[in-house]
Amino acid sequence: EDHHHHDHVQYSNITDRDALYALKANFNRSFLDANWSGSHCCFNDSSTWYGIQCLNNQVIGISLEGMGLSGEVDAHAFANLTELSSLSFKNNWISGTLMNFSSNTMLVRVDLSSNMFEGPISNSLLSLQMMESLQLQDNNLIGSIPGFSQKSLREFNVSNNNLSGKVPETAVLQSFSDLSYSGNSGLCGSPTLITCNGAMTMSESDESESNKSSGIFKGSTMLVIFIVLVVIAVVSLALFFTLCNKKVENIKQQWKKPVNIEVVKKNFEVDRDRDSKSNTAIGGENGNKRRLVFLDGGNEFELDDLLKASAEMLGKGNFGNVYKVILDQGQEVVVKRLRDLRPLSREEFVKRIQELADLKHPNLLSPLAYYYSREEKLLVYKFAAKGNLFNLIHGEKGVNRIPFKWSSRLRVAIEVARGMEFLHANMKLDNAIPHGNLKSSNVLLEENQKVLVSDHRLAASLITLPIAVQQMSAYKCPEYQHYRKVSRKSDVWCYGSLLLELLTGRVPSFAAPKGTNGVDLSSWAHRAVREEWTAEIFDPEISRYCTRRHEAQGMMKLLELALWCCDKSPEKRPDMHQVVREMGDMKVNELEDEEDLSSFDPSLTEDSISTNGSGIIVNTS
Ligand SMILES: Nc1ncnc2c1ncn2[C@@H]1O[C@H](COP(=O)(O)OP(=O)(O)OP(=O)(O)O)[C@@H](O)[C@H]1O
Repeated sequence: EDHHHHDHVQYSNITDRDALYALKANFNRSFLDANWSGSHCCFNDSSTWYGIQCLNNQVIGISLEGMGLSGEVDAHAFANLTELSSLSFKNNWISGTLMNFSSNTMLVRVDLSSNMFEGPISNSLLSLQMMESLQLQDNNLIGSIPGFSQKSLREFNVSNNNLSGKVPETAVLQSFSDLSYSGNSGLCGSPTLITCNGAMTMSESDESESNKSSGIFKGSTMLVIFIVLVVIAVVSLALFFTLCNKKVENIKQQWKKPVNIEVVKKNFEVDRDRDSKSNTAIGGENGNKRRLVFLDGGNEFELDDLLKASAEMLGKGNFGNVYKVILDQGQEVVVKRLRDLRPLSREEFVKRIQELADLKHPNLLSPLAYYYSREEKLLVYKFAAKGNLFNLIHGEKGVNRIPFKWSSRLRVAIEVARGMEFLHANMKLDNAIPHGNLKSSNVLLEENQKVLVSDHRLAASLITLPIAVQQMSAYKCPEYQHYRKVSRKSDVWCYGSLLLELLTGRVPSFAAPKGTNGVDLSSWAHRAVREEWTAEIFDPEISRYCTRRHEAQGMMKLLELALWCCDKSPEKRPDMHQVVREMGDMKVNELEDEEDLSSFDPSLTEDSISTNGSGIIVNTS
């Protein structure tokens, strides 16, 4: 048979293929199960397998970034991939200990950042003489940092883990800045800002800290420490213990706070220090540039207020972590730490953020303030207390569930459409996608039930294209999948998918959070209508309203509109203005919802709603 022939010719390929098969079995991700299939992962220098690079029929690269992969990777998963030179699992939910890389002597780049890896940093990484970049930040790694000494290593980041001990004094590890190590409460020694006896290194901008904990043992040669110890022992042993106790107390106090607050704070602080240093070095920029800038010109609070306040992680978004911060006055705001940005100058960044902020509409969430420094970019938003639409639809099942009523769903549909219509009407660039990332986790609800669309225009203005393509919902539309084309109609497709999510209670695959699966909702719904399983389309939580004519008609109308917006060909979809017009006569009747559903019109049952091949008919007889 044909493939036997190939097996024979390309023997080395089979070992690689089996290694990838074993790897995908660790992840339980249906996309990979379907895509990594067949008897060959490589054909000469190319691969049809997602994320795989080949050279001479061997796997040289694996890149599975931001795919919601979870599970543990077998320690020897890469033992047979001897030609592997680049590996990235960045931005997933992979747990377990790090893999053994001792057979992968060709490895140049390893990026395992933003996962849930635990345990120590594998010593097998020490022997990789070609390693240029190692990214292990944002995991739960513990233990000390092994003594990396490869001269080839040019990028190294282990920040935001639970590492401890002294940073080894190898030339290469000392060559990276403190940012490569920040966010590890137990790490000490240069280049971190903490000396190993527990005292903070003083920095110009940190006066209050330095008063509290100016280290007695700073200076750090063995001799000095010895002499100081002796002197202190002689002068007052008791005083020494009191001081030590105080310090331990201080440290304990700090550790009591939730870890994520520490992480944010530490990074801000480090960042400010660097900025103030580089500013004086350059001599051009003044201190104001380090401040939080309010986009409406006001000045409600300072960066320091944010740092002092308690914070809670709301989520790891695709473009950075998101924190809720409660300020002293009780004001609640949301801080988004941006990453994967285009390399923008400050002026360009400010201009684009200002453009965002100038788009004012009651159904759009625009940033209140920003912070820009070389290392750190933050956006501050008001906090939407009722959370996101994804959680309202799919969250909390069972007895504790607060039903998400039909009338509320309809109101969300209408208000999101209005926000999107405004965005589309005010987008200057014709070929850009006005929103780009419309999905249920980016639709927020306020205390007063007001609906806010968030994250708009990030694709067009801030995020690098490869990341946008990988992460943003507009790039999941059929025209991008088939022809690599996107337009404002891709937003319309996302809006249609959002309507389907509201109606069916099912998760579209592009809106599925990391570690969960969704369905290809628009294909599913088109098929459901074509094959007349109408009764099964609607979320059971709202299908009970199908027994009432007004609601049934509303649901059918919305379903029709959703399918129109999800048409495979972009030209056939309505534009957002048409969508709003179509919904113009739909009334949200909050009270009707509460009425006893048993008083329904007996002439309307589930059978009275039916579909035919092309459309939906509500039988009103
Ligand atoms: N202003 C806000 N008020 C309340 N919750 C918010 C606010 N902004 C974001 N969130 C929530 O914080 C979490 C992370 O938000 P973020 O938008 O970064 O990630 P995402 O929507 O999951 O993915 P993406 O990065 O693709 O937008 C989400 O659950 C989101 O609903």
